[in-house]
Amino acid sequence: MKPDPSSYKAGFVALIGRPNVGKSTLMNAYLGQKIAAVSPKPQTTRRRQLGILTLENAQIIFMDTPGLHIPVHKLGEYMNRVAEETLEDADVLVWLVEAHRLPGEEDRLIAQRLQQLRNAPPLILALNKVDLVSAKALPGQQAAYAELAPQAARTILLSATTGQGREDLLQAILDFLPAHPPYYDPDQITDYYERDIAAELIREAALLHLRDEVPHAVAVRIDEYEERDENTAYIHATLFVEKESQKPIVIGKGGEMLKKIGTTARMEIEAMSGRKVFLDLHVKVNKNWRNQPEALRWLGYSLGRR
Ligand SMILES: Nc1nc2c(ncn2[C@@H]2O[C@H](COP(=O)(O)OP(=O)(O)OP(=O)(O)O)[C@@H](O)[C@H]2O)c(=O)[nH]1
Repeated sequence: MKPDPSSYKAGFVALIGRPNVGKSTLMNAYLGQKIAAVSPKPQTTRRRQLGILTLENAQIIFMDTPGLHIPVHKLGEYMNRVAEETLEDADVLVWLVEAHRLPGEEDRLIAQRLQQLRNAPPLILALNKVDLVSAKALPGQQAAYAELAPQAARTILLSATTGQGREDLLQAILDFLPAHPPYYDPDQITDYYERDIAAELIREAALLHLRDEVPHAVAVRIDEYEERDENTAYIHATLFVEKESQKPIVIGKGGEMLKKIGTTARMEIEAMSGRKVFLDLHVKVNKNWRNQPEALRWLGYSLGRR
């Protein structure tokens, strides 16, 4: 199926909205597989991630952003900045809101920012989670959000989980997408590299085994990711905790906990990469890493442009 270059459309679509509205769920649904972290807890998405959907005559590049929200600490501020940068880069903006809730302070903040954009891309307002609203309540909710986004070119009723409205939203995006040749190879679905995914898998394994003992205070840095040959990779990674008292918990008695985390992570990384993996994990304390700009930078939360 060769695309027709004269009618091909391609562009960047920013999925914006406050944390937990369903941005990652929507992107994963369009791509048909899980590339973005989804969880019932807000702020699962920490970094900007591209999801590339290649159709016969169009390529839609979704930019999943950390939810715009009111900063609580430096990591929060970083997330706000990434989200703003994404707005300026986009060809189309899709603002996801929760249809079953009335607009809150964070929604008003987003509305304000959208109105401040100089060259605002076309805006689509998507009322997600309509499966949670009664038919009677819906018009009132819709009117409340429409008032916040008078500039919206289109409004879509959506449920990222049941699929209602997903086709309509896709069509609305295609209507606003500029004529452009594809940016990425049709086989590529994300811009995340193996080492980024490996870091996420190690963090996920740590959260799984530690449960609530050291909640979200774990960050992972890949110090070395060496592909010794086509079938083997050697990975050296450091797990950072915020307090001295958390270090023995992560290491465990006689190193047992760290071994468990390592085994789970290694199996996941092997499944993801199709390689045999040697994983070497270390634990270090970096007090209050969430509040230190330089720590955020070397942990990979830097503001790189695409
Ligand atoms: N009922 C219902 N639940 C949904 C829908 N879309 C998403 N969810 C749920 O809402 C929760 C948050 O979804 P995410 O996709 O992680 O939200 P997000 O906007 O990416 O969140 P952040 O990463 O924190 O910015 C998950 O438990 C989803 O299963 C929907 O249409 N209906």
